[in-house]
Amino acid sequence: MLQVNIQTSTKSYPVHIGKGAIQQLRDIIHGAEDSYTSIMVITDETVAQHHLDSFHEHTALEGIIEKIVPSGEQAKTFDVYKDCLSSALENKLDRKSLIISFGGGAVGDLAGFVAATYMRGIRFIQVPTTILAHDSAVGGKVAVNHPLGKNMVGAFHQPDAVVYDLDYLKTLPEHEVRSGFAEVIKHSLISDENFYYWLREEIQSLDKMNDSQLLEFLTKGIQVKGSVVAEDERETGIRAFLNFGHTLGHAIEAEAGYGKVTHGEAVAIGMLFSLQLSSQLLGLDFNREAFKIWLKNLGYETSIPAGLANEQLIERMKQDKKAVNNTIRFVLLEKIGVPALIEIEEKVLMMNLKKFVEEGE
Ligand SMILES: NC(=O)c1ccc[n+]([C@@H]2O[C@H](COP(=O)([O-])OP(=O)(O)OC[C@H]3O[C@@H](n4cnc5c(N)ncnc54)[C@H](O)[C@@H]3O)[C@@H](O)[C@H]2O)c1
Ligand SMILES: O=C(O)C(=O)C[C@@H](O)[C@H](O)[C@H](O)COP(=O)(O)O
Ligand SMILES: [Zn+2]
Repeated sequence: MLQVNIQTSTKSYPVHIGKGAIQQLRDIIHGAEDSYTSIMVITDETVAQHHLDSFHEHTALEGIIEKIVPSGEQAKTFDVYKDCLSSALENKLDRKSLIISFGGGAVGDLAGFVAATYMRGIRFIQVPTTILAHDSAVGGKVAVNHPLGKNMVGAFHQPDAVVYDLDYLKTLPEHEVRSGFAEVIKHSLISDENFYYWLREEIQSLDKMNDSQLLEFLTKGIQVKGSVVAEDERETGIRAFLNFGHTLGHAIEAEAGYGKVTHGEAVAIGMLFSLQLSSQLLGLDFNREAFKIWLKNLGYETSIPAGLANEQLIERMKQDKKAVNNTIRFVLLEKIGVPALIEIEEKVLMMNLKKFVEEGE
């Protein structure tokens, strides 16, 4: 079992990571300095079906209130958010109650936002069950979606702990492994070329990753995220680098309809596009073709889904949270491990989108 400590300006907390980590949850809860009065676990239908019984068995927590929400992006809606608040009120959660998020990034973002806003904020613990959630469970960004934009209503609210049991990942379908692995690639590209080349060398197929590779890249990803969040919890500066690939990625997710393209698959396309911009605008020296072939071999789509118009994507990107005064800002790379936040003129963006679409055909 490994432990990574996350230290932000508002809170320090541990991430316990490894097979069987769930066994620690009971001790973490019972060992809390200020004890919890009641516990509500928020999970989704799929995770509940696969793992809720064993969650109860391993944690042996009494009187736990269950809230089961729809799976995937359907969880991150205003209606589901309100429904969770209603359940919390009906079950008399108070300011010393605990919310446990048991699931992937969608459940984590939703449950975290419920915890951030219920009675102006109560404590929560993240129990992630996807590869992607090595990213989402750490750092305290919690949110729901708005039809006009991804994660548009949210907060910064750090968990008390993250308990990441890698045994849960065994039931993940391959497209969800692919989605999560995109954020691992992101963490490598923004931080360290050794990490990136190590991944490219080691991971040639997503269904043949072994436990030690998994533990190694998830831990590295969490360390990268933790070090960025430690410096800039509320994204006044370098935290924006964690958004590499997301400006176009979020636009694709919203424009296609939430849940149609997984978050990580949209981010992978967004990273390829950002790398094209980086070569053109910052002179990045990077073998994009080799990167694209690797992505394709791992089963990623490398072009923007058919039917999404460039003009509409640009409109979406203007609403990105990094945009200032209607000016779109992208995270680009000067070198692997050296990201920069750069304003991009609309006409430059349009020209590059056209080129990207043509080259993808
Ligand atoms: N807050 C952050 O910092 C942050 C970071 C990255 C992504 N995100 C958000 O996270 C979301 C994506 O996360 P995700 O990919 O984990 O999504 P998710 O929670 O939607 O999970 C993906 C799918 O896998 C299923 N699933 C989850 N665990 C499973 C398991 N162990 N076995 C089988 N099926 C399982 C879910 O039911 C769902 O259908 C997006 O909404 C994205 O915006 C947030
Ligand atoms: O933690 C961050 O900061 C990130 O940007 C991580 C991203 O992977 C994640 O998708 C995040 O939810 C995006 O945040 P947003 O502020 O662009 O909605
Ligand atoms: Zn992301």
